[in-house]
Amino acid sequence: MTEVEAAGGRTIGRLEDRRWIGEERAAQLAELAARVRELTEAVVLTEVDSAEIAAVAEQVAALTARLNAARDQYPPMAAEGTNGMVRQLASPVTGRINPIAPPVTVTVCEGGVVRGEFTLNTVYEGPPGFVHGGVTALVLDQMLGLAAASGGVPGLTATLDMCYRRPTPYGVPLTVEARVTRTEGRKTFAEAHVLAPGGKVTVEATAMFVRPLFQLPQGTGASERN
Ligand SMILES: CCCCCCCC(=O)SCCNC(=O)CCNC(=O)[C@H](O)C(C)(C)COP(=O)(O)OP(=O)(O)OC[C@H]1O[C@@H](n2cnc3c(N)ncnc32)[C@H](O)[C@@H]1OP(=O)(O)O
Repeated sequence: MTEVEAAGGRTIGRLEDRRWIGEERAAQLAELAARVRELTEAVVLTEVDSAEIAAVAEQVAALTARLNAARDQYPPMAAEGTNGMVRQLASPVTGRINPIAPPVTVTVCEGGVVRGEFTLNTVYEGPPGFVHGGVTALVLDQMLGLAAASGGVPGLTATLDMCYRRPTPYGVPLTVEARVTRTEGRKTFAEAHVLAPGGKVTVEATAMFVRPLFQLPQGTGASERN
């Protein structure tokens, strides 16, 4: 693939520059990411004394240095999936090797619906007791983008409209469903919602994706499986 240039002339990435990691290493990194997610929530919730906090901070810094002993410039963006397409293992939404990601587990269903299952912990709190609206927007943007890529034209988010119907609880299984509503040339329109347990819609979103005139790395998009 030739070098990919964004509109401003900035290189946005060549898949062949990325490290392609196999399933065994991905699973190992996913395990590490899961432990770091637990650590993150422990930091937020801990009530240990200040000497213990200082000691743990020192240990965590040492662990970070161990991982940095050999590091790449970019995340391992892609690994070969069973369908021959690309997996974004380090996506901040679906990437199981990214501790920032909840992560959302994605299924592409019959009828073009892209479904995601996830649980958010207290780290994602916005209003006391509920999920931050920016976090649900992040999840919805990704799922709408996946729906566009799988059922329309892959592209970048041009517009994203949110409608917050009721607060989204954390600590419980949530579902997100997204689907394409129509396509017009380079534009794909999609809609999505978040469902709390019991099936109540908490957030709705619509978005428009535009396939840019510059080339997106091949294989990114609907192919994503985590
Ligand atoms: C696949 C895995 C899931 C990924 C999900 C995650 C998605 C993301 O986070 S993407 C990152 C966030 N989005 C971005 O960074 C996008 C930044 N914006 C851009 O790069 C450009 O504005 C881009 C590519 C969207 C459109 O640029 P460009 O191709 O020059 O558009 P342009 O030729 O002006 O317009 C094309 C059409 O779209 C319309 N359009 C473009 N932008 C907008 C907009 N913001 N609002 C309304 N209409 C718009 C134009 O009016 C035009 O319509 P028509 O053909 O009917 O006249």
